[in-house]
Amino acid sequence: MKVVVSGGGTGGHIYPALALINELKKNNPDVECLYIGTENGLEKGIVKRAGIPFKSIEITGFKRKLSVDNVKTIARFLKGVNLSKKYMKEFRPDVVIGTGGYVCGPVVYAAAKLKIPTVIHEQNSLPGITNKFLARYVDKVAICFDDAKKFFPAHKVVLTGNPRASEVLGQDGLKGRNSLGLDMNKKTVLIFGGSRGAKAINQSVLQMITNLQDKPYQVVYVTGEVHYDKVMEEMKTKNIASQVIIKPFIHNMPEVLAGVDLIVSRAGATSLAEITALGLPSILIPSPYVTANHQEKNAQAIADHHAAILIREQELNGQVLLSKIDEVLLNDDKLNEMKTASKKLGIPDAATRLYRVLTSVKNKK
Ligand SMILES: CC(=O)N[C@H]1[C@@H](OP(=O)(O)OP(=O)(O)OC[C@H]2O[C@@H](n3ccc(=O)[nH]c3=O)[C@H](O)[C@@H]2O)O[C@H](CO)[C@@H](O)[C@@H]1O
Repeated sequence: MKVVVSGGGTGGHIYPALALINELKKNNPDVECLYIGTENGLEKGIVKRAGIPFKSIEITGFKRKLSVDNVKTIARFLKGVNLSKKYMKEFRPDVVIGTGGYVCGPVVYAAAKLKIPTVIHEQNSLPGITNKFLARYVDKVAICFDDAKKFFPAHKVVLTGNPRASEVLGQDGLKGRNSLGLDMNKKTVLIFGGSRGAKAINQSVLQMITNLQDKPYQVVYVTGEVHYDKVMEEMKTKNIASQVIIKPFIHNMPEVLAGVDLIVSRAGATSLAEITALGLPSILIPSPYVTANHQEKNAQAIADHHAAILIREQELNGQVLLSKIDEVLLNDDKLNEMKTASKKLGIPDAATRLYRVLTSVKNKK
């Protein structure tokens, strides 16, 4: 079986694609995969690191207002379609799947035009512009939230969940803790701002970091690759407790997630799929800079079930964040209640469900 996978820009689109590739390999040892992304999204580094053959096209997103940039985007799109067709004629995939981000547009469109079976995977309850555009050309649309159904042709929609949920299960949390040099006996909070880091979260951590000195728990704080140097510069003036570990990015996130007790993060859909699959409690600070405020909707759905505490960015500061972390980590009853609630929201067999969708479209043609 040969599969082309495309998804890019941010980790939320890339990691589900990699989780699907792992599921394909598990079921199909001689499967061959080709990943098509861009040179400048996070995918290039992450996919190469995973050892998967990678080819690139150039693409940018549409601006909401009329502009000359949009003319350039159309030209790039058409060029991307032609290059994708070339890649596909060489590779001859049985099926092509897009997991979101602009790059999927030309790749999946090209495949549909070549009459290759196609699937798109939408992680969010509110679909992105690329998936809305592609929905009319593809064979199946895999979704993670019932709410997303209404945006797509009903006969194409299948609720699968996010394959990254399956991938984080059964991981060795002790290995994750060891990889960061963490104390095995202390509770741990992991703080990160999505795959790219978040300025607002970084500022709050800087405000509260000196107050972590006497806490009975430890902290893993991920700044985001692009913010790391600036954060570390500001940290020079702070008194940092020994139980705080600071990293620019975590590459073995499934293991690390399996080894921690509480998450503080943005409310990207892939992170939430991971958190709920593992039954982790969370403090969510949705990014207000996303289309139609979709992260707040994601976070609210989890908070409504008492599995998360929601802090809006405008209410966030170091003191608020620290008090919420204390509220959960220093109270075992609360921690356990949130764990149970979180676990109920996960879709642990999402990878198998998505794999079935892929094989069903492949076999139909
Ligand atoms: C600003 C923006 O447009 N954000 C979107 C993007 O978020 P973003 O890319 O931040 O996506 P998510 O939070 O959903 O997922 C992040 C992924 O990166 C991984 N990770 C993160 C940090 C790290 O150090 N190491 C690591 O491996 C996480 O485990 C997870 O697998 O895609 C999501 C899924 O479509 C959307 O819901 C978000 O709204």
